[in-house]
Amino acid sequence: MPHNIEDDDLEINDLPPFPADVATVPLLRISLSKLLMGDQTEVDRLWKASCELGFFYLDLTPHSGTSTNGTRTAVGAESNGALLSNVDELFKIGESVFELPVSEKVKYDFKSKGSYFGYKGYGDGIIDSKGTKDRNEFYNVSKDDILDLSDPLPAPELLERPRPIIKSYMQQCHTIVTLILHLLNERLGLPSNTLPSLHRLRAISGDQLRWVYAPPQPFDDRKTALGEHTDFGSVTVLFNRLGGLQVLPPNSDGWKYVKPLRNHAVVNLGDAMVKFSAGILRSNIHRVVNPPGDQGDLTRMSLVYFARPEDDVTLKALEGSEMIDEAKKSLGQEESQEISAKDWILKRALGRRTGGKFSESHGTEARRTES
Ligand SMILES: O=C(O)CCC(=O)C(=O)O
Ligand SMILES: [Fe+2]
Repeated sequence: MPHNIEDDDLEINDLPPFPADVATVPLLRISLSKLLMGDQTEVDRLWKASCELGFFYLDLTPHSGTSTNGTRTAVGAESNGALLSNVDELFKIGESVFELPVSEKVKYDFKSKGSYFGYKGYGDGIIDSKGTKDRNEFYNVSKDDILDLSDPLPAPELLERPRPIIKSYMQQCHTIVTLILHLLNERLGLPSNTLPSLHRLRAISGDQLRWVYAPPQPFDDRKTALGEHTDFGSVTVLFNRLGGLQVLPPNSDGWKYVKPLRNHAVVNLGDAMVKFSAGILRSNIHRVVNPPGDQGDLTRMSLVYFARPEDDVTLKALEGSEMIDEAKKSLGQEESQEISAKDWILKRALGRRTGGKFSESHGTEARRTES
């Protein structure tokens, strides 16, 4: 087989390799730099991935292109580099948070106050209707808190100093999300700026950074760490180093791993985008299992940014697009139900905590497994 130098660049260094013999999903690799340059072929690929699977890789390696006046440019090189270095730093910060004693971490579990921000302990989420406990911890940081748009939530001392880096990461992810929203807005034929105007950085929303932390499971007792779900919000930007994330593609014979790639984020669309587009855009089911192969004995951590519609936005098919009007005709009663983004996210997030109402935590996944 010819040796492909480019493929080597995609491997994550310093970790046991992701095994070659497990089934993976061939997500499209979409270049952020090309999207920023307005490359229409790349925008076509974004549209295809958003409608067919709702999952894609976002390639953050700088792309050298030729600008219209003939000079070589590396669009996005600097900003991609800044984002990737924030991600590295935030992985370290996340680790230090989970290393705190449980007695300290539980002080930041705000479930009883009706909030999903802060800490969720190991086994304090449920993964199915039987009440099976999850096998990971979360720490959720609110965008509004970090941008000083809301009162600060109590937080561990070691999350105080990094507030500027968390803020910078949130702004970078929000900028990426806004670009994606802008491009999808155009393809959906919506009036200019409709989608971005429902996701303004400084408006009150459920946007959050999440660290997911899962220590290795005993080798003879490996179960799902994070139960199958679709994301509740609009666009999720995810950074992974170890495998474990799995997607159930439409019409497939089973779960497929998403192989983490160096300098790439995994981006997926959530249920809000399905509702806004009357089902044209897709939010696909996914889950997390113990990392595969030789990676299985390591602690897995991921860093996620969830962009959600502003709290008071009603989740319903948007007006002003012929394409969406047409798609709306085939929606069932339940799917046309209207609910605010805030209520939807609370219902779904807290329904997955122990003692919550799991039956109320469902999103658009029932229909999405079939098609
Ligand atoms: O950890 C991962 O790779 C995915 C996490 C995830 O799907 C979530 O937190 O919604
Ligand atoms: Fe998810």
